[in-house]
Parts: sequence; structure tokens; C-alpha cells
Amino acid sequence: MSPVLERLRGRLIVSCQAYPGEPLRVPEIMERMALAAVEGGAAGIRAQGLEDIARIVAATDVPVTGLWKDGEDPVFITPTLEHAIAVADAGAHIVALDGTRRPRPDGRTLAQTIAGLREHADVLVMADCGSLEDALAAEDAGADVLGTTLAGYTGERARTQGPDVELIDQMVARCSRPVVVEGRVHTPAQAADAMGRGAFAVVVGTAITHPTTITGWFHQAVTER
Ligand SMILES: CC(=O)N[C@H](C=O)[C@@H](O)[C@H](O)[C@H](O)COP(=O)(O)O
Repeated sequence: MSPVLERLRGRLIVSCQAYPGEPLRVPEIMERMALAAVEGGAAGIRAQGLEDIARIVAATDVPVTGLWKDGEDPVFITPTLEHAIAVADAGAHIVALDGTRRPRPDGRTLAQTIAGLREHADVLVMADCGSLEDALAAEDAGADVLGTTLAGYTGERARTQGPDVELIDQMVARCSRPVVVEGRVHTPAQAADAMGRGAFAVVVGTAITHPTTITGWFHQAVTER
């Protein structure tokens, strides 16, 4: 296994993302968020946007999973080969991209996208999947790592309140590539449970790095007793 993946085995990856129009959507702030997460024990960072990726790669010494969310198409996580190449050029160690079976906006298949990226750069590829069928197809297409990232966001599976544990179990049982659990991991107990189910690593975003959502959880608890 690649040295980059070895560093992530059995560890926590923290996703540092702010969304368009939000107060924290500033690359320097995401860089500092990443530094804070690494201080807390994160073995890797997941980051969105070329500037955020480049800054976090320069500021930390942990593997960075990069993605570029762009466009109005349902496939919006690093949707085309050009986006994937740009993410690699920004310095990401792992390029995360939409790993579903849906048509991609540039007309390429996932396999063509991964092959094209590999011709350009020596990077690992994480396929963000929404179902077991996605994960099996992504593995065939050449992805190095399979994420549960899009479970509940593609219409194929219900959006579970916490992580989609049924999908985790299916992917761990059926896939031969490492399964990274990502999506709605909101508590340390859920992260531990995912590891117990055979996850290679766990990605936590919102519950660590999205204070507006976390505030909303507490706001609701306080006001809707
Ligand atoms: C579906 C989608 O667009 N997921 C994105 C992927 O990068 C991010 O918005 C999520 O925050 C990330 O996957 C981490 O998940 P959570 O924030 O639930 O811990």
C-alpha cells in the first residue's frame, strides 16, 4: 500500500470546508482550521477548492485529500478530468472525485477520468460513492480508496441520520479497496463504530469544522425542549 495511505490507516481525517457565502469561506481560515485539527490528532485533511488545498498542503505535513466542488450538474465533486488535474496540480496527495455511476458533465466515464488523471500526475484517487454498486464500479474503474461520502445524496439510498452503517457493512464485505467512512459522522461513538465495522479511516467534517451547523444543533436543543 502507498505510504500516503499507510499514514491514514485507522486514523481520523478532518474535512475543512465552508460553503459559498458563509463567513468562514476564506482560505486562510480553512488553513487555520486544518492546523487546529492536526493539533487535535487528525492524520489527514480533506479540503475543497484550489487555494484551500494549496495552502493546507503548504502549512501542514499530513496527507491532503483535495476536491473541487463546481457547477450546477448533479455531479459536482471534482466533476471533470480538468477539475481533477487542477486539484492534483494544487498539491493534493489524494484527489477526491464523484465516484457515482451518473453521467459526468464532460462526457467521460469514471475510468477514463481516473486514467487521464494518472497520465498527468502520480496521485491517489478517492471515489466518493453513494451506494455499493457505485463502489464496485469505482473499484473497477481504478479508484484507490472508496468513500461513503455520497450515501443519501444521490437518490439511491435514504439519508440516514448518522452514517449509513448498512452501506458501510456492504462495502467492507464486498469491496477490496480501503473503505473510508464519510458523511454524517457526528459523534466520537459513531466514528468508533465505523472503525469497528472495518472502515480504513473516518472523515468528519460538519461536527468538527462547521460551527454554524453545530450552533444550530445546540440552538434547537435549547429552544425546542
Ligand atoms: C455530500 C457532500 O457534498 N459532501 C461534501 C464532500 O466533500 C461535504 O459537504 C461534507 O461536509 C463532507 O463529506 C463530510 O461530511 P460531514 O460534513 O457530513 O461530516
